Amino acid sequence: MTVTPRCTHLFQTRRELHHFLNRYKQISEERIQPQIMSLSMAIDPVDPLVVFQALAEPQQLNFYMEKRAFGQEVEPQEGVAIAAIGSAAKFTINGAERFTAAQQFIRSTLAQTAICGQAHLPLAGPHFFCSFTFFDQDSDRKPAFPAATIFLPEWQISRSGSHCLVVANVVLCATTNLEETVDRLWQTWQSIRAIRYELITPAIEHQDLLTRRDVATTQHFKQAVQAALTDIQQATFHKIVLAHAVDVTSPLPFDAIAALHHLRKLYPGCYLFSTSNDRGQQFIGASPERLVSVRDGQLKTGALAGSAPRGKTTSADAALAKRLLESVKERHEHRVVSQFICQQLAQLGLSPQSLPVRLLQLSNIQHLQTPIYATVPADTHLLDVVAALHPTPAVAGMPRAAACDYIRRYETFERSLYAAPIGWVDHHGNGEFAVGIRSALIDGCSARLFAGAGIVEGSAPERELAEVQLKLQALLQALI
Ligand SMILES: C=C(O[C@@H]1C=C(C(=O)O)C=C[C@H]1O)C(=O)O
Repeated sequence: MTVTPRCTHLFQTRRELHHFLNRYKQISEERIQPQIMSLSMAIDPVDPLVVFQALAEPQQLNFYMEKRAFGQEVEPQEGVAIAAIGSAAKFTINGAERFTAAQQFIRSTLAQTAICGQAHLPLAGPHFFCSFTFFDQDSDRKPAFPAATIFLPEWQISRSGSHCLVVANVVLCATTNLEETVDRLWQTWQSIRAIRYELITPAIEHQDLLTRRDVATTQHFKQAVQAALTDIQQATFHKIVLAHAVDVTSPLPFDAIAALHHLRKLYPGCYLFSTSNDRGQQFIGASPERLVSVRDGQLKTGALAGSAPRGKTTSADAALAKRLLESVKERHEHRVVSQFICQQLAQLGLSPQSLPVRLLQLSNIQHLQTPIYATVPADTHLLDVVAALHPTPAVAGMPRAAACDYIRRYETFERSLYAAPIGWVDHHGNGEFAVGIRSALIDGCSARLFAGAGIVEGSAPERELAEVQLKLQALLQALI
């Protein structure tokens, strides 16, 4: 990885751009290996979701992530939104080695990358966008997503507070047609600059036209909860998270961008995400759960488990919150997660610090949350932490292996990207991963919605089903 001193004039004229890339094409010819140029340039304020809507094509690899309000952080940060469009380099893999292999791919890609332009600005330089499936091997023969997908986008448009930035990643090698490459870059750069800070058109409401089908019956879900309670009594495991899925079909195609826009208004404190495969399927959602983030060696993670609905009036809401905070069952369900996270971090040689349990209140639901912090040494990669934490007992159970076996046996659908790590890593090793819950897989006129609930001693099948329905309803409301 080489860093070229600031050159702010890169995209000033087509000629300038041509001249600059030509130099690197020659370097790649001399070294007899491809050279990736990562060019960062500040732009006027723009909504990255609007750029995503304008430029992303359905058959490409794409990624979007946004988190607006960081109100509950110890050190409040400004909102961040990143759109990643197309791929300059990509890597997919199945199997247990996926996190290590992903790291190797990132390392070897960075070794061929030259970082140019305004590399000192927030979110500048090469970023790798990653999605992992819940299990490291899908049981479907044609899974929607591989167990790991990592890509360096062709275009990255981001906003961090009031700073907006474009990163273009270009591969140059001996056979590159420089004229064509420069033309393509120049045209896309001009179209990005022409995009105004405009509003996204809401989707046409078509709630009445939808058909909804439970993938497995709600009876099946309740029976699975009941059977899990027996296993809990027999100490096979002491927590399990069971999910339910619903297929929704519509005569009109679902509009993922409009849904994301709707979700960010409904859940401003959540991670908003979207990623697609090259078959035009999009996995989207609004997750309240951070798996882990690292910034300048400071790691943030947390336990999120234990839920209650929001009350219709202030006093009803306060009563539900109080009951949640004082519930022995919900506290136990929560503690299993915070203890596991601290243990896993300690095994990596870190010294995690937890804050007291508090409430995370979303518009439809409230959760117990424990923020956990640690300092990470330079030789611990963010993906090492992701590998150690996923899946936490917030989405799998405890002990993990027994819970995962049970999930495989009782859930009749593939979790795919549901409840799995989704996020990005940059060239400094900073990055952010959310847990892909409160999510849906959109495929034209159909969508599969996922939601789960943690089961511990004292859980009741009917109440767990109600919790899952509440989570599903919130997502459904955003899709139309
Ligand atoms: C598994 C999900 O959510 C998880 C389960 C929770 C619970 O059971 O209380 C709360 C937050 C999440 O950790 C989901 O939303 O699908």
